[in-house]
Amino acid sequence: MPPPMASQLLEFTATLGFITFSFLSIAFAAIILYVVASIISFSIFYIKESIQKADRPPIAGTVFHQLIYFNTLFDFQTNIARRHQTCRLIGPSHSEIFTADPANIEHILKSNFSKYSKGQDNYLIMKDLFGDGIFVVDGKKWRHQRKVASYEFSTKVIRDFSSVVFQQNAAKLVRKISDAVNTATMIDMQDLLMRLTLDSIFKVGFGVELDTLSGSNEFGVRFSKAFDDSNSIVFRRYADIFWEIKRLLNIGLEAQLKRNLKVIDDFVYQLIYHKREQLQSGREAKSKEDILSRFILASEKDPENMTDRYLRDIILNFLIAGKDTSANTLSWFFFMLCKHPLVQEKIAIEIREVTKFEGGRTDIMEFSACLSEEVIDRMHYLHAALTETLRLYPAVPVDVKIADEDDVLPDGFKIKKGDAVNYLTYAMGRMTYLWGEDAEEFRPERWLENGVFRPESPFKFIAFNGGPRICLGKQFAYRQMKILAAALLHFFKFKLDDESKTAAYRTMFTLHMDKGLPLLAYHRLY
Ligand code: HEM
Repeated sequence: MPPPMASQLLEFTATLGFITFSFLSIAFAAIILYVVASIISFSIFYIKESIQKADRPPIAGTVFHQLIYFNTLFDFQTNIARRHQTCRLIGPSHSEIFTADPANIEHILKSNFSKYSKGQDNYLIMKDLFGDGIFVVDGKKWRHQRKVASYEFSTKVIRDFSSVVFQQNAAKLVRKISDAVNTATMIDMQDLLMRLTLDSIFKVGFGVELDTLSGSNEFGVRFSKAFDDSNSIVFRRYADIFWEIKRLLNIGLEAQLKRNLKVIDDFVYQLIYHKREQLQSGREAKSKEDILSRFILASEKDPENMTDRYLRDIILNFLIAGKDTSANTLSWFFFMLCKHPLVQEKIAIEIREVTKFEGGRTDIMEFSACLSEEVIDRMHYLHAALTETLRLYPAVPVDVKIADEDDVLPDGFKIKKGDAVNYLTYAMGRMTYLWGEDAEEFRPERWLENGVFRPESPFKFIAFNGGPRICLGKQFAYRQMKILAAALLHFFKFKLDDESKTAAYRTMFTLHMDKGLPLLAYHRLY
């Protein structure tokens, strides 16, 4: 017979084992039940919807196809768009409409703005990471954030301040790449650009010098990785109908997301705390110019609604807006320049002509300081090459709105309340019915008329969205991308480390290059 202590331990272990076993059995039974219920409801919906009505968009598959083709999702959507300009995938409870028709897009984003929203499902998927930030919310919360942020982006102070930050960061990157050239080392351009745009948005948006480019800020690098991974996991939820169960059970990617969110929250709350302290002590008079300071000041007048959690959400939304979009676009831009060396040369010539900076002069600070707003505005070919990159590799490859009421699209198809209407930005750039026979070719000249950049309708070239929710940072983004590109292409020529590298992406909210962008840089010899 075991001694009393041992027997208590045995009893405790047995009880614990029993509780764990019961919990797992219940969880397992719940999953089975959920799967069976989903299959039954989906079958009923499928049969109902398959009885094709002429006024509903044609069925191109089921929502499960998106999970099957997840790794090449945007190409799957491109193939669908080639067959039907508007169509739908059907799911257990509602249809996912897909459209590549500019008239339909103008209808949902502008003319009938009030009938469409981001929707509750979208909110549930995004809220763990993006909370109540501008990308996720509608109505009053959206209007408030849009108003404060629009004011910010329109001020001359921000324009001038951001130009200086971009010039300084461009000089830092040139020095870093110069070191790599001198030691004949390969660079991962995407990684460098992600760090640099993170540093820029932290400085301009939050008045903080993060310096992840040098790699010396361990917390900044850890935060950045946690943010990128979370972005990817949250996007996956759109294609995984079981994500809520996985979240409840805290398993797989959902468990990873929870760990990442802790890293992100700790970092951001500290940032808010320090910023508040600086503002209260009056140590940072200048920081009142950054976006976070303006929101913190506003929160003092409305502490009940504008809690630290709300400020945290605002920060993370501006981060995804400002960091990944510009870094990804620049990565694809350099990738395209390596594939099209003639375009690379043409841009270098334009930079030299516009800046009138002699080839032999090597002062990096002097060069980047001459990249004023007025100077970069005259770089039409560079502007066209960046825009052409966005046409083929849009930073936000697909976007969606939910119908809040029944509607009819301009092409005559009926939309039911609750339908998700996806507009296929990545696919649209490849459609011959929109861009002509050479739609899939990278040709910056298509944007120029007598050497001057000529914009397209925002509903055909939808990379920056359109209507009342058009991107707030468009000018900001072009300013940063043009300053960085001009500085890099003035000093270096770039080649792919592996000439056979193909244009593979990682499926997430933003069009991230898969496996980075390993490049070799060479000093430009004039
Ligand atoms: C190449 C760079 C960029 C591209 C392609 C881009 C594209 C977009 C797109 C497609 C949207 C609509 C997203 C949605 O439906 O929710 C959007 C919204 C937005 N963008 Fe950008 N963006 C870029 C850079 C930036 C930058 C640098 C900032 C700020 C620093 C910014 C700030 C915003 C904000 C605040 C919104 C939300 C607007 C609203 O919902 O009212 N963007 N952007």
